[in-house]
Formats: sequence, structure tokens, C-alpha cells
Amino acid sequence: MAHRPAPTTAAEGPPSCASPVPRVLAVAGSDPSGGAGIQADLKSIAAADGYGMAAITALTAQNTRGVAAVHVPPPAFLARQLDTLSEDITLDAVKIGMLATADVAAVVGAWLARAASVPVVLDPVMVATSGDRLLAREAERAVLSLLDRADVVTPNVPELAVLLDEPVATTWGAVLDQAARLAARHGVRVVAKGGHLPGDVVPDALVDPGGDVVETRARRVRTRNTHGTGCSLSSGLATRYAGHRDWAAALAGTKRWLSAALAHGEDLRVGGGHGPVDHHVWQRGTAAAPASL
Ligand SMILES: Nc1ncnc2c1ncn2[C@@H]1O[C@H](COP(=O)(O)OP(=O)(O)OP(=O)(O)O)[C@@H](O)[C@H]1O
Ligand SMILES: Cc1ncc(COP(=O)(O)O)c(N)n1
Repeated sequence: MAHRPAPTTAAEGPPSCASPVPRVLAVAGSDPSGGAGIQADLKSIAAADGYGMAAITALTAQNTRGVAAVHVPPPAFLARQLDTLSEDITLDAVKIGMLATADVAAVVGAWLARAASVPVVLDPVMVATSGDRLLAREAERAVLSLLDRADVVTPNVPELAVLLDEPVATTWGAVLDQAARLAARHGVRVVAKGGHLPGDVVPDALVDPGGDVVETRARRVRTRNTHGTGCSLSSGLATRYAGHRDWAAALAGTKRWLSAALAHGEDLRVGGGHGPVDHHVWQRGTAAAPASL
């Protein structure tokens, strides 16, 4: 596995897509508490200076303590939302989050197969921070089938194990090894995330199918407000990539922003469980960009 250093600055300069503002679609579930799902995606896209759009796969009744219920509207209506969008609007990137059921995953897969070529970031959402399931077990295979169409997949440590049908990795080295095998098997870039491992430093890495690894690290923020970090990372990544077409720089820039957002989530005083991050921390001017490790 070849390691190269992460870029030290986020991609800068004017965006490379045809619109001056990247047009980014999130296909994901609704979290009415605003910390995860579509609501987090739209805030992350806006925080990365993108134009956010949303096609909703599922409705959840949830707060910062847990998910009380999930309602999945007819998948045919999701297909209608997606087709109606792509008849009119050029998309610069798509982020896919909660898929809920195999039927929903199949609708998204079929749409991607007939949609114009567009960068796709797939966050294989399976279980919420609270421990509640957001993807039916029988739908795990359907999510696997979407990997071949994605440009980047962003599993957390337990999701990586499910995608490979292996035990959960307990060291960063084992996570990188699993990520490399998943990348090679599906010809997809894998963002390995260290949020679930212990330690004062949280590493993430972009692992490509050829075995190249670009790692980016941040100091662990000691906070309960980690609700929606995976959603926020994947939509921020899609938006920064749409702007500048460099996955490693997009990951490094997104992680710097997310660290600041994590550090100020508790200032928002939202809920008594795992609260949200402060997506707009930089617009508020509450925090400077953290130094890279
Ligand atoms: N305490 C923390 N301090 C700094 N960065 C963190 C922390 N927790 C998570 N991250 C970062 O947040 C992103 C999501 O990581 P994580 O491994 O928690 O994914 P996830 O489990 O999909 O997220 P979620 O909590 O939304 O389910 C990664 O970039 C990770 O490095
Ligand atoms: C609609 C929706 N999508 C995704 C998540 C995962 O986020 P987290 O793991 O941080 O709870 C969630 N809780 N709700």
C-alpha cells in the first residue's frame, strides 16, 4: 500500500464545474432533529458553499436520544422525485445516505444507471449513533450492489465489516487493510473513518482501488455531539469534490471543517442525547480553522 501525505490546504480557487456554485443532491432520510440525514446534508452543502437539493428516501421520528420510528414512502415516489430532478437540473455531485430498504436501494441504483454521469459519494448508513437500525438487514446486499456505481464510499468501522462480511476491525491498520480490500473488490475509493476507534487522534484515509492511501488526521474532540458526523462528512466531501475535482483535498478540507463543527456543537444546546455538530461554525465566526496535525 503506497501512502502519500494529505494535502495541507483545502482545494482553493474557483470551482471547476459549469455552475459557479456546485449543485449537489442528497438522496437520504429525514432527521427532524436537524443533526443527521437530509437536514445535516443541506447544512453541510451550504457550509461548503454548494447549492443543496434533497430527495427524501425515508422519514424518521428521531431526536438526539434515538430513533422512535421509520416511515418509508412508496419507492416509486422516490423514483419520481429523482427523474423529475434530472429532467431539469444538471447535478455536479450526488450524496447517498439512508436507504432503509432493498426496494429503495434498487430505485436509486436504477436511477443512477440511467442518469447522466455524475460523481457519487455513498454513505452506507446502517445503524444510527444511538444504536437504532436505519437499514433493514436484508437490504445490506442491495447497498453492496451500489458500490460499483459509486466513486467514493464512506463506511464507519462497523459498516466496513458488514460490507466485507468480516469481524469489526479494532486497530487503524486493520481498518486500512479492510478498506483496501473493499476498494479493490468493487473498484471504488473508500474513505476509512477512525471515529469509532479509541485514541486522542482521529485518522481518516482515502484508499483507492490501486492501493494508494492518503491519510488525514485530526485531534479527537471530546464531545457527546457526534450525531450526524458521517452524513456531514459525506455531503461536505461531495460538495468540495464537485467544486475542485480532487478527492484527497476535498477530504482534508471537509475534515478540518468537521473538527471545528464538532468542537462547537455543544454551544447549540440541542437535546439531551448525542446532539448535532455546528455546521455553520465558520459562518458564525465562532472558530478558526483548526491547524492540521
Ligand atoms: N470525536 C471526534 N473528534 C474528531 N473527529 C471525529 C470525532 N468523531 C468522529 N469524527 C470524524 O467524523 C467523521 C465521521 O466519523 P465516524 O467514524 O464517527 O463515522 P460515522 O459513524 O459514520 O458517523 P455517525 O456518528 O454519523 O454515525 C470522520 O471524519 C471522523 O474522523
Ligand atoms: C435520517 C438519518 N440518516 C442518517 C443517520 C445516521 O447518523 P448518526 O449515525 O450520526 O445517527 C440518522 N441518524 N438519521
